[in-house]
Amino acid sequence: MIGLSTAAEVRAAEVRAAEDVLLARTREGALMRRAATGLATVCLRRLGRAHGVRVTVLVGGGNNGGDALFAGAHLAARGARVTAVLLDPGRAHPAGLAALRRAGGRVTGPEGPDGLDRADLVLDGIVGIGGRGGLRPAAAALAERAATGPGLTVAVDVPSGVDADTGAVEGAAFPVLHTVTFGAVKPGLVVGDGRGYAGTVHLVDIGLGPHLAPPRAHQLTDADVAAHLQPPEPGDDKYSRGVVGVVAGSATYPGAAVLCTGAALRTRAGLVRYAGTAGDGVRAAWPEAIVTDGRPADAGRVQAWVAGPGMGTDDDARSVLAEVLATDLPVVVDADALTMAAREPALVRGRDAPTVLTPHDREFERFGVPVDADRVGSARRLAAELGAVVLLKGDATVVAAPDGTAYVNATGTSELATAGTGDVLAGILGALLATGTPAAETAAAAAHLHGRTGQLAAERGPLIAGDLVRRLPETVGRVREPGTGGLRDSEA
Ligand SMILES: NC(=O)C1=CN([C@@H]2O[C@H](COP(=O)(O)OP(=O)(O)OC[C@H]3O[C@@H](n4cnc5c(N)ncnc54)[C@H](OP(=O)(O)O)[C@@H]3O)[C@@H](O)[C@H]2O)[C@@H](O)CC1
Ligand SMILES: Nc1ncnc2c1ncn2[C@@H]1O[C@H](COP(=O)(O)OP(=O)(O)O)[C@@H](O)[C@H]1O
Ligand SMILES: [K+]
Repeated sequence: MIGLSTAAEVRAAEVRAAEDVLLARTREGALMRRAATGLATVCLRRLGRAHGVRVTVLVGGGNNGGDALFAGAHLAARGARVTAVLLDPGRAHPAGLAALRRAGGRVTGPEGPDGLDRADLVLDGIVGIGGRGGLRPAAAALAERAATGPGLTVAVDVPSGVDADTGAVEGAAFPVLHTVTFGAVKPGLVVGDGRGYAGTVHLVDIGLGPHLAPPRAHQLTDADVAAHLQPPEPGDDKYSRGVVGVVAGSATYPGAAVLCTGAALRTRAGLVRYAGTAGDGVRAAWPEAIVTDGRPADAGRVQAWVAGPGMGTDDDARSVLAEVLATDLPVVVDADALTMAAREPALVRGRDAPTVLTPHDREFERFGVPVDADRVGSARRLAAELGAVVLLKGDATVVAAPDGTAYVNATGTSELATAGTGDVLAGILGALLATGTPAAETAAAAAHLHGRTGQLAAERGPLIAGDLVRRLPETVGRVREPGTGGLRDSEA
């Protein structure tokens, strides 16, 4: 599990770590030097060499600029031709500046010859976790030229202009190919708009680990998700593996029921029971499922329910949903069930058993307040208000529990933006919840597996939702196998 630490948590850890470092009689500024060495190492790995390489370092007036100057000094000492552009010349980090000059680097002001048009590498040390709002005009102009120039762009700690805590971008910001972040991955690098600005994220360990408060937000890895996908034990039978109940689809629209039931079967369920008016379609597609045309109570015993995809929102649908929510079982509330729950939040509020709501942005908005630029914060608010786990779908799906624990999904592909993929996610989630594992982490595991399946299916070209169902067993196999995973776009 990768912890996502806010700027305040990192700063508090930095203070504690610096005290330790001083006690150990190491040089002052040791954390910054570790950061800069890590940063230079990532750049060298990417460039393959330093000698003769043209580097432009954009330097703000804080410690982020200090990191960039020390890294520039490393590269200059190895033969790179480094130009530092000081955005706030009177406040540039003095020791970093001296180091760069000693190593043979050039220094100029914001108007000076910056070499951006010919740079092989641009380091963004304008602003890090101390940033507020969008970039100021001089910084924004340089960032824009750098982003469209020929050089490899690398952000120091955080892409300048991105809110490190939320990923919000409120004005100009610097989109980069790589972000080298220090001490801990910040949430803003992996969620919201910030995710797109950060490119590949590299985490440099500067020794903050023991000093960091336990993070409230996390990213799961394949290894974490493998724990949710263990093969059956010799003593298992179809009931002990988790029985999923599905209420979805309709006679006119059986597709959602077919996708949802298929995803539950293909994920790991020992048994899937379907109750509803799309029974014929489900029987035809999945002879393995046990189908009733009656009410949920007629379906037989289950350990978790999935309710919503394609079920409609009329009085009958409402009474089926109410019946499922009145049980003491975990319930996934998706699609049409979300519309009904938004009209009548009392249906989900106050349940003792876990409830997982799975809205996309438009469904989320029906609960009263739209998703804002802080997607984790938005999901946390709704989760606390309803006392339910909220899985907010999107490019980086977010899961939040009522106590504020959150997860940001690291897998997926934009090819998932096609009809029915949400029905598949609901089925996967039902299958995993039926084993009784804690709801929020289980929801995050489902999003992870769904995203990985999308990536696998997209290797062959554009995908449709049924491809996900077909590729699920192979994905489960791959996730179970150690060493085949890792984050899609992060080396954290
Ligand atoms: N502390 C440590 O031990 C370690 C810290 N480390 C590093 O320090 C970084 C944090 O440094 P920090 O606290 O100095 O803040 P920082 O991110 O440089 O920003 C302040 C500067 O930005 C400016 N500025 C603000 N908003 C702006 C905007 N919108 N557009 C333009 N400019 C803007 C602001 O100007 P001001 O508002 O003061 O006029 C000020 O000049 C952290 O990210 C990591 O890289 C590592 O070395 C590890 C050890
Ligand atoms: N641009 C995107 N990048 C990554 N994943 C996406 C993107 N767009 C949608 N998805 C994923 O695809 C799924 C779509 O679900 P949903 O909107 O409920 O579709 P449907 O209702 O058609 O089944 C979600 O899991 C969502 O996270
Ligand atoms: K930066």
